[in-house]
Amino acid sequence: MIVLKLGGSVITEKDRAETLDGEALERAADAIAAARADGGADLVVVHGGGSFGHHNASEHGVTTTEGTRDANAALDIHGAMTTLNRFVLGRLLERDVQAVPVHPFSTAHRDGDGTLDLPTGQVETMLAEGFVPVLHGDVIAHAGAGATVVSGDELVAALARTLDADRVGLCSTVPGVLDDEDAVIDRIDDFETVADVLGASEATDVTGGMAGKVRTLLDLEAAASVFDLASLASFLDGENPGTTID
Ligand SMILES: Nc1ncnc2c1ncn2[C@@H]1O[C@H](COP(=O)(O)OP(=O)(O)OP(=O)(O)O)[C@@H](O)[C@H]1O
Ligand SMILES: C=C(C)CCOP(=O)(O)O
Repeated sequence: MIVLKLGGSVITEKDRAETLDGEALERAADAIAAARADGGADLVVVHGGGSFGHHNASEHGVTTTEGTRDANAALDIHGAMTTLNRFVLGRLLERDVQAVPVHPFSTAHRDGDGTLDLPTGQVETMLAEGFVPVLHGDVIAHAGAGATVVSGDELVAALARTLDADRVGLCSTVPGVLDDEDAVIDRIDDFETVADVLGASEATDVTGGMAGKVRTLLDLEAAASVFDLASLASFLDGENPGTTID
């Protein structure tokens, strides 16, 4: 079973509010459709926000720890993410990938410590019935804080753990995690050794950019690969392009 995240920074133009990168999304959908047509492994897709979601969350002062009790604010962020989710589903459905949505706001929550609880019975049943579940970064109820953002990266980690994923991939705008000379780092197994080169995202991002991503993935038992769109097909084909985080 593969858990794949399509980075919001890949499928949208991250510095222009609510703007899709249609060409990039089509390329990603082509690679997924080709892998499915080859009868590949079960696949769960998660996508991030990019210019959908992060801007709205930032305007309302909502992050993964700072919440809101204003339902309109929560719905504004959630609405941006479901709009993007529709675009992703649409591009996959056009290519005969049996993609169906899973909206975390209606299923997941955080407890008082901020720990994410993501039920997966519906995802497992969808997989068993031949669907490709497509989740997305979202807002979710957070005990004691109202509603906070859950990043696609956190969802990937939770899904990989609960569903015992064989492979985890994060397709981003960069060919991997880059060192201080912009060379791709092959393998990361410790945060401190790379902390100095890890930054936030270049665009509005309430979930921590590359530093947040590496932290979340290091906590995961399974190895995860970070790569760019050019390497998506090879990842789906069984290779480990980009940076391996384990
Ligand atoms: N050392 C680094 N190596 C690679 N990228 C880095 C590094 N430090 C910071 N970054 C930034 O992190 C970005 C990737 O993180 P980002 O959160 O934008 O990814 P994403 O998952 O594709 O998008 P989203 O969070 O919207 O879903 C890169 O585009 C780059 O600007
Ligand atoms: C900002 C929102 C709502 C989603 C964030 O998901 P991410 O782009 O994976 O960090």
